[in-house]
Amino acid sequence: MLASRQIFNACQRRAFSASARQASKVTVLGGAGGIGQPLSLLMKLNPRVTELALYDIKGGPGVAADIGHINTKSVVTGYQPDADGLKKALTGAEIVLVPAGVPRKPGMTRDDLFNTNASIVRDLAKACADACPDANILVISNPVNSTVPICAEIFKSKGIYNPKRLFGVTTLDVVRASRFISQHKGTDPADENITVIGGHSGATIVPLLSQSGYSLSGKDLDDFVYRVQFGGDEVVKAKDGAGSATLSMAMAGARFAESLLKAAQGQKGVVEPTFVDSPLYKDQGIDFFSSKVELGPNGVEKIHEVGKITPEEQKLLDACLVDLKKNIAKGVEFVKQNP
Ligand SMILES: NC(=O)c1ccc[n+]([C@@H]2O[C@H](COP(=O)([O-])OP(=O)(O)OC[C@H]3O[C@@H](n4cnc5c(N)ncnc54)[C@H](O)[C@@H]3O)[C@@H](O)[C@H]2O)c1
Ligand SMILES: O=C(O)C[C@H](O)C(=O)O
Repeated sequence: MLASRQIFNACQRRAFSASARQASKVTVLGGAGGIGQPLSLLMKLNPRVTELALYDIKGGPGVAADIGHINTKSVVTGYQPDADGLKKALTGAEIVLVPAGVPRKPGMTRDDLFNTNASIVRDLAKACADACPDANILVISNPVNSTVPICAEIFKSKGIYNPKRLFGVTTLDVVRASRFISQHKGTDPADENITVIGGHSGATIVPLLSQSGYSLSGKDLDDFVYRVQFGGDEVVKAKDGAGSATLSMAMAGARFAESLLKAAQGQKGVVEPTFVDSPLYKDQGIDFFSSKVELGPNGVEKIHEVGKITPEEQKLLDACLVDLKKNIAKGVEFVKQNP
């Protein structure tokens, strides 16, 4: 027992000294929520994080006190709106994770969250622009297809927009696609890496099975695509009014944050699909798109082309672009009308 604890501690120390070459403050906005709590827990377990700040309109300090007892090196602080809490949480942050906002209930689309979440994200983006203009902003709050453009418009209006440091987190779609294909094929999900492009809602989620060497067809393909596109609804329905995916999302958000930290600390070849300001479909008036993105110390290092896809995948992509254009325009228009 003692020996295994010593081995665990030694591994932790080695991981810490190998990776924590610089101070990395991570802030979670909405840190006391369904996603915020397990996401903060996972960031506390990440040896690359040296400081973890949790902000929420309620409950931030309590969750921070709890997580702060975990015996990893990072310092944890918790904030609420009083006493300049938001500014203190954000100052010095390298990564800001944003799962603040309301989740869906059965029967709702992600776009139905727009009226509530648009102003929450807008106000948090303003605070980020003022307190940590150079941070990487990782937007989880839905509808991601619109909340990311909202952040971009706010950053532009504040004169600090850096398209290389604004990310819509679509990692959960990739996680689901890998899990679902492994269930279908009886493979180890750890060996699966399915690229998912487009955006993060229904028809805008486009899995590219063919690029992983799979050639499902007919009902098998339709069922797989449907499950990836509507995996979120599966969870919303099962939770029956108690919210949407939180634990799988926390894992996905922590994976993306870890990828950014690795890249910031010098690891090469770190690639994740993510929803970013992208050149790929700008000629069609679509300024944001999720495709494979290589990450680096400056955030976005290289945006990959979509690559070779099948006629079925092209049909999905065509449908995706129609919806995506509207979702992005809605976010941009919101900031014009409600600056
Ligand atoms: N990108 C994705 O793949 C993905 C996956 C799952 C959920 N989501 C979205 O994430 C969001 C959060 O989901 P959840 O299940 O954690 O919801 P939740 O209601 O459990 O938690 C949200 C938290 O945000 C806090 N909050 C609200 N307004 C705030 C503000 N102005 N500043 C700081 N904190 C604020 C709330 O107090 C709450 O603690 C939802 O919009 C949901 O749709 C996205
Ligand atoms: O489905 C939702 O509303 C939450 C999230 O976007 C998900 O994909 O699980």
